[in-house]
Amino acid sequence: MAVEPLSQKDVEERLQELPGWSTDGDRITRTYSFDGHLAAVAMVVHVARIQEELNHHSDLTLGYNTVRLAVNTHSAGGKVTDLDLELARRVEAVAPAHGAG
Ligand SMILES: C[C@H](O)[C@H](O)[C@H]1CNC2=NC(N)=NC(=O)C2=N1
Repeated sequence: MAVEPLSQKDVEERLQELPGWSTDGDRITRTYSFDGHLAAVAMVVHVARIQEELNHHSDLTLGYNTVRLAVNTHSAGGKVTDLDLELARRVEAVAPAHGAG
């Protein structure tokens, strides 16, 4: 998979297929909400596993009942690449099973 930085236009096009995700400077980000704290913690653990599998890691922020991911690709100068979009897709795929909203 390419690790070249994507243009802003390319990022926006790819985000069309990832509702809830948006750009925040040179990162893509989404905040998920949960019924309670333990559900949010379980999501963090699941995301951490995915990140280890992909060897690609977001800034992952746990709140009382929220989990926020913000990610870019350090090795591409801190820009958004397809690796970031792949992480977002993988996280989206498991979010419903955690009751994420
Ligand atoms: C050595 C290791 O492969 C690198 O540091 C990986 C780990 N996780 C990473 N995560 C992110 N977001 N960007 C990277 O460039 C990156 N590189």
